[in-house]
Parts: sequence; structure tokens; C-alpha cells
Amino acid sequence: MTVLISPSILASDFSRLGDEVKAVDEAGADMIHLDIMDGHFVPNITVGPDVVKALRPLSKKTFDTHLMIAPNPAYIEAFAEAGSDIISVHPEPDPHIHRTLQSIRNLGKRAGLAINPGTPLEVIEPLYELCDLILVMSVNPGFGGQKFISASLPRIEHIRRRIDDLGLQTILEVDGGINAETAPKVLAAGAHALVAGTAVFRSGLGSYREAIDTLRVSASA
Ligand SMILES: O=C(CO)[C@H](O)[C@H](O)COP(=O)(O)O
Ligand SMILES: [Fe+2]
Repeated sequence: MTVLISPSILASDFSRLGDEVKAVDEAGADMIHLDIMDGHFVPNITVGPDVVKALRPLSKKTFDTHLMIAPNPAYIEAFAEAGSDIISVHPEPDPHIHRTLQSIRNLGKRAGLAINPGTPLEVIEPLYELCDLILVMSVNPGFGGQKFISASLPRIEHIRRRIDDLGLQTILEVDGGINAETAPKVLAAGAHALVAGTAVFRSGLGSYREAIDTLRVSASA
């Protein structure tokens, strides 16, 4: 399976956000991961739909939008109109997650379900068929640069089994603490899309291309 790398702009230089998006696009990113935080569902605030809209003309890559907001439904249309391609939502703050996922598809976008490290996997059962992507958080959401939670690995394995048993083509993405050491583990567990903020934007390597290539190579090792 082809590995998809989705650099998270959370770790980029916000004073040069547009240039950072263009730079990772040109460096070979498959998607651009946009972390949207509201200071309510998570204890941090990032950007809203106007910023997504401003970035949209700068890259043709898939805009992989990760909403960490409550409530979800009020903002789905705004992010769809802003140019998001994938909109991932958390079930934890949303009593109508089934309807929210449907509404994302009804807007012509790909629907993602993001689950926290403490979210029971049973939550996904009635929702598999509605998901184009499942985003497994391998850190508690809110901040970049955190340590990968190893207990995520059996969770990824379980979700991979369910996706395959159901005969679905759902993208299985992992987010949080991904680097050259953890990437091969999550790939072995059955994920094939990797979000990486720190490991791309603050890798200490010579270029974003080198950072992305390093992840790609380590992931397929
Ligand atoms: O959703 C997120 C945090 O809530 C980010 O996508 C994630 O933390 C990526 O950052 P890093 O690769 O530095 O861990
Ligand atoms: Fe994220």
C-alpha cells in the first residue's frame, strides 16, 4: 500500500504560513494536514475557515482538515466552502456524529472520523460505512511535539482488521508523535497515512524533502 504523508502545519512557522504550505507541497507531501483547534474541545486555539480559504490557492494537494472543535455541525459547511477535501471530526463532543459524517459527504467532501487515545473502539462500529478516513490519534489532541502513545498500535491493528473484514477502502491515518522510529510501527500495524508536524517542519534535517523522504523510507522499512 502506498504511504501517504500529511505534514501538519501546526509545527510550521505561522508567520510564513503560505510559504510553508507551498514548501511542503513542493517537497513531496501527499496531503496538507490542517489542525483546527477551538480552545474548548482542546486547550489550544489555531485557525479558522478563513485561513484555510486563504491557503487553498497555494496548493493543489488534498487539504486534510482535522477539526478539534465543539460543536462540529456549525462549522462543517464553512470548512467545506473554504476548500477542505477531507474533513475529520471527533465523536466525543458530538451527540449526532452519524449525521455529521453524512453531512460532510452531502457537501461533496470526504468524511473522516478522528478518535482520541481514550475513545472506545466500539464507537466506530456503526460508523465504518460512513467514513472515507479514520484518524487514530496517537497523542491526546491539542498540541504538537508530544510523545507517541504505544497503546495506539493494537487499536490501529483492530481498525485495520475491521476495515478489511468489511471490504472497505477507508484511509487509515495516524496522528501524533510520528517520526522515523514510530512510522514503521504504525505502518506494520496497518495504517498507511501518516500525519507529521514536528518530524517534517522541525526535523533538523537539511530540507522538508529530506524529512518527508526519511519518513517514507522508514515507513516502508
Ligand atoms: O492533531 C494534532 C494535535 O492535536 C497534530 O496533527 C499532531 O500533534 C501533529 O504533531 P506532531 O507530529 O508534532 O506530533
Ligand atoms: Fe491533527
